[in-house]
Amino acid sequence: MVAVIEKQQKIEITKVSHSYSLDDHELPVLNDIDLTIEPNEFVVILGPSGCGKSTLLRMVAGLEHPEEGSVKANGYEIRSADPSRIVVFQDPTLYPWLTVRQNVELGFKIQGKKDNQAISDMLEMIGLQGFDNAYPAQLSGGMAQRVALARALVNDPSVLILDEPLGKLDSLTRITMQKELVHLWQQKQFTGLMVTHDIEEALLLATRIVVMCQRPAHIIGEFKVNMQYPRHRDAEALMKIRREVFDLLGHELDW
Ligand SMILES: Nc1ncnc2c1ncn2[C@@H]1O[C@H](COP(=O)(O)OP(=O)(O)OP(=O)(O)O)[C@@H](O)[C@H]1O
Repeated sequence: MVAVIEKQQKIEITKVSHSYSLDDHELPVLNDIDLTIEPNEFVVILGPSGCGKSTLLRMVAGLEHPEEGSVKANGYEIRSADPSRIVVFQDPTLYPWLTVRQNVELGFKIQGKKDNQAISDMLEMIGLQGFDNAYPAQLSGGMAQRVALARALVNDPSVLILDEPLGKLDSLTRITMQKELVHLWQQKQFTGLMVTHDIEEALLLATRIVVMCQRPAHIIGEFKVNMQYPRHRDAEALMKIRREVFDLLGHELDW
């Protein structure tokens, strides 16, 4: 049966366990993960380094398959990568010999179509108007990551998978881009699934925070963040969730 990809995708991760085979042993990474993500949520995953967060993201992107359990979009097993679910990584991975516009255009080429106006609109939305003909070496880190976001969003994905996308940016650029991400999410109405190591970032962006424990990881806590944007980091409701997340993670990391 051919899967029908709809704009709105409900992601269902059910009883997922996964190990990697190393030279002389198995490395159990994920242990019985259950997570359902509704369309238009912005779910942010927090957890200790190496616990399997990226592995889980790769499964939703169709780049990895669970040993046990299932990962489905609108009831269909995710078996391969698809332009409706796009990943933005920590490194923007731009082609250095292509201009900003040509790099963004590649997003379209994946789908075999091209829309010059859509590319111009996207570049403007993401604050890169006037840089169409610049090369990646001429961009700051923040600008390069904006190009990567534009390349992903020009496809109008249903799910945007963000693997520490702001991890390498300086703190001021990061604050600006956190606001921009929220703005893009509101404008383009994709479902956000993000991994970060930054609890503040999770609090400012997420509609729901999911906390994982040490490897082999399972989900040890979930927090709905029912607050309007832009959020103020000192808001009492946010501070309460921050304390609870810290308690949970602190317990995990033996602070
Ligand atoms: N292809 C692979 N083959 C073998 N082991 C792998 C592979 N990919 C990841 N691992 C291991 O699986 C574990 C989980 O990796 P993963 O990248 O999913 O964790 P993470 O929580 O995203 O880590 P971090 O927060 O440090 O980025 C790590 O110990 C890693 O070394």
